[in-house]
Amino acid sequence: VYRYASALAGNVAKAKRTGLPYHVVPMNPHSPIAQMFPFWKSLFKLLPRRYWEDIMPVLMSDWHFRDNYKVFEKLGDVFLVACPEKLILYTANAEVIHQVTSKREAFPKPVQVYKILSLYGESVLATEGAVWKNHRKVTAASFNEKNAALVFAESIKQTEGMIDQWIGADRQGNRTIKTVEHDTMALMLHIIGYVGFGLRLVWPGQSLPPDADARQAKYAALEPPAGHTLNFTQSLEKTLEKILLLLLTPRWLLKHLPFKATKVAAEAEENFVKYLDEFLHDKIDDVKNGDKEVGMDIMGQLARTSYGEDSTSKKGSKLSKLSDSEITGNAFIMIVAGHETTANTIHFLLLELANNPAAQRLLQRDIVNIFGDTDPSSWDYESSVNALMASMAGACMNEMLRMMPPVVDIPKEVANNDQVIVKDGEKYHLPQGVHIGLVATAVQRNPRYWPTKPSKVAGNNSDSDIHDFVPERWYRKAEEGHDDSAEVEGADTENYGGFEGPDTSAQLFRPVRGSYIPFSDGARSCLGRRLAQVELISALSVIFQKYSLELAVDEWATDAEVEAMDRTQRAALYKKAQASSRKVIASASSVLTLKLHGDKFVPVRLVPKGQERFVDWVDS
Ligand code: HEM
Repeated sequence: VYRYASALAGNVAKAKRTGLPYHVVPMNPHSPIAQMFPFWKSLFKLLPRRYWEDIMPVLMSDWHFRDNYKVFEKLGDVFLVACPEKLILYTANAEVIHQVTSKREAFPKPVQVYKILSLYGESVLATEGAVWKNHRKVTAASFNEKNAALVFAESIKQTEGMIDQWIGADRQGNRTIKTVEHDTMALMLHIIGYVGFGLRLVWPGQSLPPDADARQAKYAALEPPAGHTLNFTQSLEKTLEKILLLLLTPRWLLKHLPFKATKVAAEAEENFVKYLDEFLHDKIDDVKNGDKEVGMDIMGQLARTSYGEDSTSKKGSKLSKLSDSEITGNAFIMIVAGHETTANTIHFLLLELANNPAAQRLLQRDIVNIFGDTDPSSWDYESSVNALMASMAGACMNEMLRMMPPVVDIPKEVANNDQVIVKDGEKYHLPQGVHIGLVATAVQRNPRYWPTKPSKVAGNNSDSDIHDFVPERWYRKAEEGHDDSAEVEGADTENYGGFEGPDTSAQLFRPVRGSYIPFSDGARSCLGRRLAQVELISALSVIFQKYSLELAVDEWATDAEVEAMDRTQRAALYKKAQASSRKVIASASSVLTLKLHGDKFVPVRLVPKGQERFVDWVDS
């Protein structure tokens, strides 16, 4: 008790010295014990209300999305939480966020948070310092524009595969689809299979092209190949589905637990690890046989760096070779980092476009302006990417990532010395070891940084649309004095690789630096940002060039009843579907990334343009 009390008193004293607002709580809300035994919050509530009332939302595990900026509105843009174990700083202030992301050494990543992701080997995501620098330089080599063009083409093919599943053999569509989440996960898994390993994965009913080599056939086969009990897609899908269980359960225990979920997880992982090992050996053989780089294939490129003759970076510096386990670790991490993030974004984006018919029509108009009715297989990356990023496709993507960033809170910490942050002209000293949460869901809804208008969402009589999906926001003018390029004193100057351009098109609204961080920012920003953006805008273009997406209304009316309705009745019906869909989306929460949990879903229908029942005229 003495140690507990003095640790808490020590952290409270440190918090007081910073001069920032702070709140005292009896337990570290991040600790597994605090999460496993949430009744401590009920005990905390036995204290007078003033001790817990304001801070209580922040102690809930899913507050980031649910409460977003509302918490900061009450507690300030930067506040501290003092508990016995540590001092935590949460911020939704762009100026502070920009300083933290610009100074990697002063505010490194708390890698212990990510340690569990080193399950299959160390990687660029879960290391810091010199080890991270080498991982970053070696892996960044794959993230170039040539590969972005290849991903654009693959993403087009894969999206066409998904559309085939939705539209049915008669190609009429208009069938209720309840599996948007599952199908967008499969879409992004197929693309990441290509990005990570150079694989061409097929949709049910599709076959590989006749010139596919034996290896491609082995990994794309629906039947498990010799030595496996699951095919590659199943093993990957199930491993990712059970990832938390796998990350948290010791292997000796996993094998012996009598539950269905643990058995599925163990079988999936056993197959997946074997596949990883086989891939690695295939790639090493290719390098030893002198096979040249073909297409996008991160694991192949890492094997070339370690086993090939030329292991020098483009900038001339010698790269340390990665060990076999580091190659596997990085290949795995690319899949984890690049799968759910992009899948959730396209999933919610499709739902929001169905919710917002007017925005959908503007998107369709822009896509036709860029591509006309040309076949997607003929689309050229280089000549269309900038136009797409500056069009409604870019605006819709940016707005979705503003509303629902897959990574809700980006963790940092104060390095071995005290550090200074500046906020609104005042300096604050942060002691060593402070944990920092850059709360993307909050800063991206902080009215200080975003142009707003009165909300148009039915029943939402707010004078601000900041909580609504409004892609047109990205065409609005910035406020006077809005500065998107502030320099930070002592910012990193070294280039660690990755796409260097800004997050959003120069022709659209340019957010204040630090206020838009779906991909984080600075040296440790997302390595896959450009690829993710290319995947998203190409998928949108393929879908909305020829089709419209509508909310399914089966819950309230049959097809025959809709047919018999006049416009007023149809508009009223669609409003019901919109309200219901918005409610489901609002219930998303984050375990690893922000998504729907449990069996929640929003049913939709894909229809050829011209055959819509609602979205070609309903006003959002
Ligand atoms: C919409 C899609 C995506 C979003 C929103 C996203 C977001 C992020 C964020 C916020 C971080 C920083 C995490 C942190 O500092 O804790 C990150 C890091 C990373 N992301 Fe992404 N990501 C996306 C897609 C991808 C894709 C497609 C790939 C790879 C193919 C990828 C690979 C990585 C890697 C390797 C890192 C670690 C970089 C480092 O620490 O140096 N991401 N991502």
